Amino acid sequence: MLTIDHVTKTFFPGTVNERVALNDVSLHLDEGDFVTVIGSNGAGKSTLLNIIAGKIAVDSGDLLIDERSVKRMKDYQRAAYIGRVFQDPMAGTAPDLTIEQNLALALRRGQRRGFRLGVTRARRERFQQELVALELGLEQRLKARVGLLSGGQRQALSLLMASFTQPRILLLDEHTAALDPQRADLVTRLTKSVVERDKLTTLMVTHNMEQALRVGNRLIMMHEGRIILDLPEAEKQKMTVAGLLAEFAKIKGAALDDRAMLG
Ligand SMILES: Nc1ncnc2c1ncn2[C@@H]1O[C@H](COP(=O)(O)OP(=O)(O)OP(=O)(O)O)[C@@H](O)[C@H]1O
Repeated sequence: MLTIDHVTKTFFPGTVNERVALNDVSLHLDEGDFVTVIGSNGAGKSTLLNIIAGKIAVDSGDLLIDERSVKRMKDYQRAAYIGRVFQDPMAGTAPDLTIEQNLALALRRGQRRGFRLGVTRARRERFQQELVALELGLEQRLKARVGLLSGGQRQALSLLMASFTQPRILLLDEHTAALDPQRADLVTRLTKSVVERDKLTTLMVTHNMEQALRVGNRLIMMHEGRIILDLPEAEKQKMTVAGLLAEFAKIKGAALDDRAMLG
């Protein structure tokens, strides 16, 4: 479904600011996989999502969706494949537009022609139905400006918008990190139900290890531009936060040992 094949990305190569963000990363996701991604700061998690979304070009390696290379696909073409929710609740929605206008925009994602914000009755009914599922009462507020919503409400709406057009891949980039624990829980719950309902192939970056263990059917851990741990469902179910930390320390120690040996 999604194949990342030996992808490398270095920022500012050959300068003092050189940063190897992805170091020969390979990853294959099957249809419907829900993979949580954890790792230290600067491990390359966001860069991984950015190269899938086409926001950053790879230096080498290839990226295939449905066995088709998307490296040279135009932005708007790739947009039809990808839904994305960012950490910042302000990033996924247009604050000056109403809820229904935002949803109408989301529906047009991946299409080449200009935006039309007109909302037909049929569409409004669909929007209402989808909003009911969020259980936030937003279906009563279709004409409210999105800028008036709370962070949690905006993230829930962003999630709905990102999944609206049944993207082939849903990318969640610490999308609950800016929310208080109660709202974060709500958005996590909504995420699970949207992903399960629409059987979306999903990558979710999080710094919350407990959340990373609680959702999804696979977990990967990144460190210094590499995937250092890849837990399939059965192993993930048995894993604990303490166990993850121990794995991290062990693998990190091993990586340092290797380097010391090579040096
Ligand atoms: N646009 C950019 N320009 C230059 N360097 C970048 C850019 N984006 C990322 N990097 C560098 O690439 C490396 C990986 O960054 P990335 O943001 O992918 O890590 P991350 O795992 O998402 O980290 P965090 O958990 O802190 O968000 C870091 O060293 C970072 O400084």
